[in-house]
Amino acid sequence: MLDNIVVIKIGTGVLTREQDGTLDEASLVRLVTSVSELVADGVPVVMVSSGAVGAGVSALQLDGYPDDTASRQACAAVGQTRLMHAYETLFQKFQINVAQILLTSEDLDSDQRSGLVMNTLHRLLKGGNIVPIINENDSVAVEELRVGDNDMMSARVAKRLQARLLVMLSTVDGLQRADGSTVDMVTDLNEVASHVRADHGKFSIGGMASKLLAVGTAVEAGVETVIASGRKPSALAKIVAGGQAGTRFPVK
Ligand SMILES: Nc1ncnc2c1ncn2[C@@H]1O[C@H](COP(=O)(O)OP(=O)(O)O)[C@@H](O)[C@H]1O
Ligand SMILES: N[C@@H](CCC(=O)OP(=O)(O)O)C(=O)O
Repeated sequence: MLDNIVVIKIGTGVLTREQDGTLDEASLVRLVTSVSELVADGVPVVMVSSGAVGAGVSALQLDGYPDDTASRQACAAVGQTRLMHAYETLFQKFQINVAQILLTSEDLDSDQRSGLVMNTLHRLLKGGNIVPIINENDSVAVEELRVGDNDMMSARVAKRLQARLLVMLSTVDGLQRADGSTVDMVTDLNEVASHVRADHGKFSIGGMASKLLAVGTAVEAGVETVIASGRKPSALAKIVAGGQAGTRFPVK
């Protein structure tokens, strides 16, 4: 079993344009380039990628995030193929293959099912030239059985994989204080709870509240976590090496 897996979660706002949710190719190129450098250095990377709902919105000619379940699931069905097509095309330039894994909460709740998924992930990572890309299976997930957002999905996957590190790439540089400055390190989540505002991206789900909830799950399970900017993914190598970028949540 690999013991140095790095899970990288990428938020919708990093991958899609705020106005219409369409995929932001330039951002994807930067991200894929930086992830490919990690893979070339021998780091086993599992990605958890959002963006499916946003990327499908234009096909359904909607103005914003769909309110009803059927529209959201339809957007995800269209957007997920767009997302994976983009990843596959870009990673191919680095001779890296991608593998799509769509999960529901039930898959993670069941020891047997999650065990099979983890075996699959380990098998995919064995050769060193495949990046598994996970998303919630939005188009089939029953509302009550959804993980709900990919922050928690990434934390649960990182926990189950006993990953070395979870990096959540978002539109912000990290956890911000009221004056906009970024907190470098957090050892007690209670001390920073007051920094959390209610705002979040147009096609994103949880905002900072769900990120900190997910951080709690990951850190408690022994997975160090960093929230950093997905607009500057070149910092990934530094983050993985333990350098300062974004907000780091070390394991106690
Ligand atoms: N204290 C805070 N620091 C940084 N971002 C915050 C804070 N409170 C709320 N936010 C919101 O959280 C957003 C990031 O979460 P979200 O929109 O869900 O992004 P993602 O798509 O990357 O998951 C920021 O753009 C901002 O609107
Ligand atoms: N499964 C959804 C993820 C939604 C979500 O969690 O978004 P985000 O808050 O941007 O990580 C999608 O692909 O659109």
